[in-house]
Amino acid sequence: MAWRASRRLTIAFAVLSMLMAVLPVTIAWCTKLVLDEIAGGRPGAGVTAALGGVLAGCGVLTALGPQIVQYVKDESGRRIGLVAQDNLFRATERFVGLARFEDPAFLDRIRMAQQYGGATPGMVVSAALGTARTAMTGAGFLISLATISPWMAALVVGAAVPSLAAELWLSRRRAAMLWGIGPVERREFFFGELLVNVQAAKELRLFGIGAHLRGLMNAQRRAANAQRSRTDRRELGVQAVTATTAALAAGAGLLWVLVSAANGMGAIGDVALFVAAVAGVQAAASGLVVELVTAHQQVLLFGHYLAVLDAEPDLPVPARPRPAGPLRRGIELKDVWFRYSPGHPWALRSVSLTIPYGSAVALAGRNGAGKSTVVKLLCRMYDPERGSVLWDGIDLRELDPAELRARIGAVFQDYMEYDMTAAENIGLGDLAAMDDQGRIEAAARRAGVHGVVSGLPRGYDTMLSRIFAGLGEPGLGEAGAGEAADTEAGLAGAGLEENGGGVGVHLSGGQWQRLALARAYLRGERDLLILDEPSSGLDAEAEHEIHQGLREHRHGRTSLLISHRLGAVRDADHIVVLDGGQVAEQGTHTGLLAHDGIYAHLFALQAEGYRQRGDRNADAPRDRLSEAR
Ligand SMILES: Nc1ncnc2c1ncn2[C@@H]1O[C@H](COP(=O)(O)OP(=O)(O)OP(=O)(O)O)[C@@H](O)[C@H]1O
Repeated sequence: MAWRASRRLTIAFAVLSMLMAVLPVTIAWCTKLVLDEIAGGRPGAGVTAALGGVLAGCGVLTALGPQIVQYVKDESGRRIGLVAQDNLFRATERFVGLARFEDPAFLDRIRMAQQYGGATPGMVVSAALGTARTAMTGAGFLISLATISPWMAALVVGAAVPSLAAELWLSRRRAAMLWGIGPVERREFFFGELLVNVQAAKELRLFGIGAHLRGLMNAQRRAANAQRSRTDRRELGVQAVTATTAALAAGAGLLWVLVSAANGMGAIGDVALFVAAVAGVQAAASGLVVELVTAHQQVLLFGHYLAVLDAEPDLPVPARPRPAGPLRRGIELKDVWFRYSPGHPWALRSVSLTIPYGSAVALAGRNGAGKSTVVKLLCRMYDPERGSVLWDGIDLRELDPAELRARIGAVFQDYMEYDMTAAENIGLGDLAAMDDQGRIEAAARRAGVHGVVSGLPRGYDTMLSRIFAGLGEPGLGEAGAGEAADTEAGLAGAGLEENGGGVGVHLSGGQWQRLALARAYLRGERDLLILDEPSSGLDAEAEHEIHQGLREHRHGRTSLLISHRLGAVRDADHIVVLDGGQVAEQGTHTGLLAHDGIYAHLFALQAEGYRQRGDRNADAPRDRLSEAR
């Protein structure tokens, strides 16, 4: 990944690291030679000056080197981070369904991958080079030390081995601890987000639950802190023992060399070299431990990143999918059984229903009956556990999900409100039309939101957000993971310059819903239009307008409408009533009223609401109900 992110930086990082590795040994040897020259009483001006020059050069490099290495390391880390992030999210796009995003353990993995995946490759490269650098420095000092005392060299190395083993064990424990506290940290993050979330703010204030949620957030942090403290204390204990052992070995060696020098058994330069070498070997040994442990721990954490990258697809996609041709006959659910996981109850039980080509089918039923679940299966967000969903007789499992979805236009019950411009909010419905102002406006007009959007401060370019300041700019576009994303144009495109500039605009619930509808309309005449509660947030007039539009629009088109407002579904060609995950009844509006089952009951209850005794024109709806019957 480092190589792919930037070859030049990786090479520069490697070369600089090696240069920094030989500096301390060069300085120690030059110092020894200068001291020996002086102590020997025969200093040659040329030699001393040359050694002095080398020492001065090394001094400059020692002063400058770390900053340059740090810059190269950071720059390289930034680029690797971008590649890693792109790879990670590319991998999450491979999950064509929703199940992975509802699996808490997998969400923890994604969070760990996000947290460590971006930084890890850079840190591993840096730790690997750091290991090579400290190993080189250490080897240089070790050889120097061995020229004075092979025993001392062996003693210092011997003292470092247990330390390395202990640190590797500790790093494994730390990685396990970080994985263990993952869910706790995710909950802490959730409560933290909630406390500053504009949508949650109303309830938080009205119910006065801010302090309660803060308490829950702090409890998560305390639990995580307790685990971290325990790990830190364990590390402190182990490191105290290994550091003391190393210090005792160095002290014993120093004593020995001083006694030898005092007895005339060594040159003054040897003492200086010995002191530098012992300190150098020990610094290299502990540096080596730190670098190796960092790399080891990062590699362990990187496992989560790889686990996401290597995760099996959540839904099998055929190697050679059958083409999802234009709908000709219709869509059929055939004896479909589905539950969200083996631990969940059945959401659909032996559901069989048909959406014939060119007809408008409506789904009705109480909350939790399974209506939205049918929608998710039609878009192949999940596969049925038993039975099948057929597109013109072909099982959805045999089609390419992307091709299938390209044939569907949908407004989901839990539609998205993107913190982007109004044009982008609509344009995301069909990226090909993102820059086609004409098409975007036409879709907005059809959804009855053009008037609102054109009245905004910057019309279609107004940022619809309260979480991002500024009036918005087009996004980064196609800037890839490569170096292009670093350009100034890229940053300006991301609207970074405008941060803190203006005010974002927030729409009302119904206006957002109309935008979601416009997003679906932008997709044009797709083979299947799914509308899951498309007008729940609209005022009566708007709802009437929308349904009127839909009636005209869906003529001769295949559509599936879900609505609790049964007045909106009565015109459907066919109404399917679900109850407890099963098809309870189906037929036309009049047929179902005559059947006097669930539909008739729900319809009567709704109609009842409009004809309270004493209301003006109270009889009008009753007349309509009798008419309907
Ligand atoms: N992601 C999910 N994971 C687990 N269970 C789910 C999930 N989504 C829905 N369910 C369950 O599946 C059942 C059917 O839900 P579904 O959303 O399809 O009902 P619905 O008929 O659309 O309800 P509503 O009218 O309230 O929108 C419910 O019991 C619900 O609790």
